[in-house]
Amino acid sequence: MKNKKVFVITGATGVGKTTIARYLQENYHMPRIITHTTRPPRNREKQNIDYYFETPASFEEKHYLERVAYAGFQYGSSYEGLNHAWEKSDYTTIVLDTAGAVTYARELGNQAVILFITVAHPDTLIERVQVRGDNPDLVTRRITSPEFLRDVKLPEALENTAYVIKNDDWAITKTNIDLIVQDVMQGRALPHKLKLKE
Ligand SMILES: Nc1ncnc2c1ncn2[C@@H]1O[C@H](COP(=O)(O)OP(=O)(O)OP(=O)(O)O)[C@@H](O)[C@H]1O
Ligand SMILES: Nc1nc2c(ncn2[C@@H]2O[C@H](COP(=O)(O)O)[C@@H](O)[C@H]2O)c(=O)[nH]1
Repeated sequence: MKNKKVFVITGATGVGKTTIARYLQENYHMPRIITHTTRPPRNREKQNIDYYFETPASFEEKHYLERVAYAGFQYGSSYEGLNHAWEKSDYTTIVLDTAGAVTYARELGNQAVILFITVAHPDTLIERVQVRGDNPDLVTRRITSPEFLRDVKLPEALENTAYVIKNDDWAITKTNIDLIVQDVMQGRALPHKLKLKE
């Protein structure tokens, strides 16, 4: 059990967390832990693949390792989801807001590999979620939420444990993800000692 790891991908809305989780799934066969939410599905999102979409009542029936409110909706992840993913693979991923990432780091210690994703200019994020086709009302609600403002900054609690990845240029991001995966698979996992590509 000790050798199993979860890559916790965190950062503000639109930084590319889901894109990175997909890259890890496609290139390293790391299953993504599906989390629960009361948010309505976006255009192409599917039940039980992108999320377990819940009603407020069904959300409350589950048991969570951690849960948060984000821009007016509920989100939560469970130990069952984590163990189920670890049955399939020693390395798995989860996409969380920074509050969830802090909880995973605290609860799982070095079994949680924290990837904090950022971009040079936060305005890029608004463009990205618009291009993604998000409902304009939900975009406004989200980028004015306290959670968005919190998640653009690396939380103090993760300063010594998170790998910080700038996702402005996807080719550079992929190289850095590959370096980090090798670091972790070789048992090093020391963010401050790994030189990432600029
Ligand atoms: N390096 C990049 N350059 C340009 N566009 C990118 C890059 N990385 C991701 N994107 C695009 O930005 C949009 C947002 O990415 P993604 O959905 O992965 O973000 P996210 O962090 O998961 O967002 P949210 O938290 O809102 O779900 C997508 O349309 C994605 O294709
Ligand atoms: N702490 C948790 N954060 C979660 C969970 N599932 C998703 N998220 C994060 O919430 C925001 C909003 O997600 P979106 O899909 O509506 O854009 C984003 O930062 C996700 O990473 C969870 O179970 N716990």
